[in-house]
Amino acid sequence: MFKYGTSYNLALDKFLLWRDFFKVRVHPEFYSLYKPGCFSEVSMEFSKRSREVALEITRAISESLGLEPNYIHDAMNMERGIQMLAANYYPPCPQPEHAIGIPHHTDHGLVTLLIQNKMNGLQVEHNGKWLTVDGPANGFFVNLADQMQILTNGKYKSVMHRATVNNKATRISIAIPHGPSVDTIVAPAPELLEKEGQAPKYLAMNYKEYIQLQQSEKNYMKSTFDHIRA
Ligand SMILES: O=C(O)CCC(=O)C(=O)O
Ligand SMILES: [Fe+2]
Repeated sequence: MFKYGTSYNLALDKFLLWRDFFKVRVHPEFYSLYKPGCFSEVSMEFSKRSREVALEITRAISESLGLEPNYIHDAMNMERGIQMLAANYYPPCPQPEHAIGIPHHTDHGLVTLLIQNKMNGLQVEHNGKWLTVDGPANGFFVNLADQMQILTNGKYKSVMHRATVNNKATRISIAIPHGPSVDTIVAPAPELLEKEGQAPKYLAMNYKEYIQLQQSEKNYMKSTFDHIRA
């Protein structure tokens, strides 16, 4: 199962998009491409290892909340969780100020690992301003995503981000989003609510329905959270 294209959502022309991409699902079933020849092996190894990193991050988050290390893994059925490998290609753009690589959005899963070549371009929203994130050399950016915010009842925030383009050199990024299994019903963790004496801030929703809601044209770019606020 893979997707490729030259924009994020062709139905919308609110933004001038400047990106080629392809996405392939690598978990729970591993899909690949026939070409280039080494792609299958390399992407399998890369996906497996980045999955271990992502799982370790969910363990650290679980523990930071006073939960069992495998709490998020188990509650989100990550054994069958969705993992994608998405490659983004942003060629130099003659008028970068009039275009965008990927418009602002939050990722819908739990945690996204992101690497890039030497060109910066990722921006995150912080206190109402866009900040360009300096790429770590040989490191991952870690972006938390919507289901993490829901599960932790807002303790861990899903980061609003976008990709800008430049007129100097091609930027390449590889995003590896990890989410629950498609059939998981995600809600604020009851154990956490009890411990903290909190009321749930979000309604329970099936992950697949959440993705459909986020991707439906009507809600695109609006906060999907608005639909599930308790
Ligand atoms: O290219 C980037 O830095 C951002 C990519 C991204 O946000 C995504 O693929 O969801
Ligand atoms: Fe993203």
